[in-house]
Amino acid sequence: MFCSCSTGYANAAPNTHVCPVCMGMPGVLPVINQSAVIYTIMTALALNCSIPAYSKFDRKSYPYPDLMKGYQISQYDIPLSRNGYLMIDLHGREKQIGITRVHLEEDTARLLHHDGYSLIDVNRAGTPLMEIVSEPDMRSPEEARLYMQKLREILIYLGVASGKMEEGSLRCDANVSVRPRGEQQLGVKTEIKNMNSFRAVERALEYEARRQIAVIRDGGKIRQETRGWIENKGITVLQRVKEYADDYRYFPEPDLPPLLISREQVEEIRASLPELPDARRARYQSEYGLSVQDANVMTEDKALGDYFERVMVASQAKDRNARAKAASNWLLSEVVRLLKANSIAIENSPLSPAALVNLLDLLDSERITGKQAKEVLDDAFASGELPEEIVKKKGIKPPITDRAVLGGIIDEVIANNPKVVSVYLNGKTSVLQSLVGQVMKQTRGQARADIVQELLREKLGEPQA
Ligand SMILES: Nc1ncnc2c1ncn2[C@@H]1O[C@H](COP(=O)(O)OP(=O)(O)OP(=O)(O)O)[C@@H](O)[C@H]1O
Repeated sequence: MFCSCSTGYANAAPNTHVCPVCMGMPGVLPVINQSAVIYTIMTALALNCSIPAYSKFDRKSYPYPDLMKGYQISQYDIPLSRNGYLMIDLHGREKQIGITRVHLEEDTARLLHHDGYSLIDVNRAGTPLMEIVSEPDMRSPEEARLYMQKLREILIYLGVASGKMEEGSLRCDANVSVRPRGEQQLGVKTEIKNMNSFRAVERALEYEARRQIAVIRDGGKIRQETRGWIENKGITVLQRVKEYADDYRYFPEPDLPPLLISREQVEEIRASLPELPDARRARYQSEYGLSVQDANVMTEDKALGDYFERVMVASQAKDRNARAKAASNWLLSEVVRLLKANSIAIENSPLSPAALVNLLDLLDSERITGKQAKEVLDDAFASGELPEEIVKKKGIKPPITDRAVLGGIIDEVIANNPKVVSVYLNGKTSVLQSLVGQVMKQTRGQARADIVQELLREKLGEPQA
């Protein structure tokens, strides 16, 4: 945040991404990271916050060993932004969650606790840390999880954070209180730390709310304190009794100038914001005719949505909506299956969007059947070749769709399987598949299964109910 140490320390040895500034050496001076400021303003704007023209950094003094200087440079009374909101989708109903502020500070070092001693890794210290504080508007652990998920989606769309809770690049301190039904005033809250997944946030809040209720029912009082979530036990334990702002002895950081953000700069940043998830979701419905559900799935993961978009841009198909539906079906089922099986992220998919377009074109023109398409897709995924080349190379013949030709084969199959036919006519219609299978065998898989089924039903007539 205030030096030029790289943030690429994920796999680095401890204390290798450090410099005199993040080590808190005497006499060094911090310099504000401009990109971090811009990223924070982007986030604040995406969260509908206002950006004051004047903002400043403050010193927060505290006694833990995870900051070399003995204080953290943070923002106290005049943060970079305030008064925003985001919307969550609560079972089909929109709910607004207020955002108090988005501010910037520096991250702390990591403490590694061992038996009787602790080690410090300073690599993380000094990394820009954007803190997003919400209003106490969430009314259930589920709402808190939905809020976190929505927030993460927005951060990833903005490209300002990788958002990985399991790696600590997205963290959550969750505050929770309980109160009797009907009571207007909020109860005393506790703060929970150490959750490393969305599910953990939800579980920790469920546990903590129950614990608070039990304490109060027993005639006890809730203390304002920080508690740690112990994942494998599913409980929260006391970490420390909460300090109040006074304890931090905040004062304006004398080594940094205030931040003066002009209105032009704010508007420039606003204009440069990428399309956000809600807007994309709405557009996928209006522009491509995707269902709400498909549009949701397709935009939840930005990279998946990007891929889908590239397929649509590369598609010449006349019926855009049918193409969008097919593209989303193939992506969500087959392509995602292959990516998962090979542990590949969609950004690195060996199957290019153009290759998927090619496959969908082959299907549209009835050059291959759905079943063949799956095999071709497997090949294309493995080799990176275009589906049409694979079809040529493997000598896959076009499917038989001619009803007269198929009818002849079906007549034969019916004549040769009187037992199956009578079972079918007696009402056990599932045996139809065995007849379809016979036709497929006769045609070496070339017959269009849907036409075969239709013709078989026609020829066999109504089974008994
Ligand atoms: N009574 C309450 N019940 C539940 N949540 C609360 C309550 N009061 C505040 N919160 C939420 O807790 C978070 C922290 O609030 P606030 O900044 O007021 O507390 P704090 O303990 O002073 O924080 P910090 O000391 O870390 O700056 C906010 O997201 C706020 O919405």
